[in-house]
Amino acid sequence: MLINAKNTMEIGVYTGYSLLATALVSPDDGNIVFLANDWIYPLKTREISPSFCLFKILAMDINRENYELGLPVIQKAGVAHKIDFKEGPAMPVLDELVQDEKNHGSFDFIFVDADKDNYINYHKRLIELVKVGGLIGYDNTLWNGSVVAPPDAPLRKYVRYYRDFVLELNKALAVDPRIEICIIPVGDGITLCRRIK
Ligand SMILES: C[S@@+](CC[C@H](N)C(=O)[O-])C[C@H]1O[C@@H](n2cnc3c(N)ncnc32)[C@H](O)[C@@H]1O
Repeated sequence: MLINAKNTMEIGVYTGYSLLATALVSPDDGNIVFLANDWIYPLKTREISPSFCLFKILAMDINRENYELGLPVIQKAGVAHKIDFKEGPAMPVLDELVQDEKNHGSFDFIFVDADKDNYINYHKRLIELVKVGGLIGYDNTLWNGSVVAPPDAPLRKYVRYYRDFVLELNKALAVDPRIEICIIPVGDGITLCRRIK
């Protein structure tokens, strides 16, 4: 059986706003080709069942309650079947995925919008999991503009706390030869990384 699949991942779901956006644009059907007795049977996955979904979005958050708050909207949009929600910290899940070589280079798109002090650790794992040509998006890389503020600028406590982590990530991404990056200056800044090797 040959499968033409697209896999996506989101770290940090909250009530599911960005997850819904990803789910709305993710295909839920693909081509499955059965090879049997010298015959080829191409099949669209929607022909198996309308709710069958080959392309799951692996969505992780430490808090299920917030996800469930937004879930009725995701259901109303008709895309809940595309989501595989896992409650808990993302890191152990990533470690498990990385351990299995089959998962290497298997994700097309990954969006990270969670604990900023872990982004650099996520990147070490995600770069293995995303395919060459695939994208990783890191949210909040302008971090309230604080990444260009003078070191002694007055900043809110939590902005100051995470600033060094965001700066460390930005510097690491800028010199990582495995990716090409661009910063989209909308909202709090999203860095898109395309894996090139
Ligand atoms: C800014 S919110 C995500 C917003 C969401 N992407 C959206 O656009 O609506 C950050 C989320 O990251 C989650 N989070 C924090 N630490 C996490 C971790 N270690 N693993 C997974 N999720 C985490 C929080 O529970 C919170 O819901």
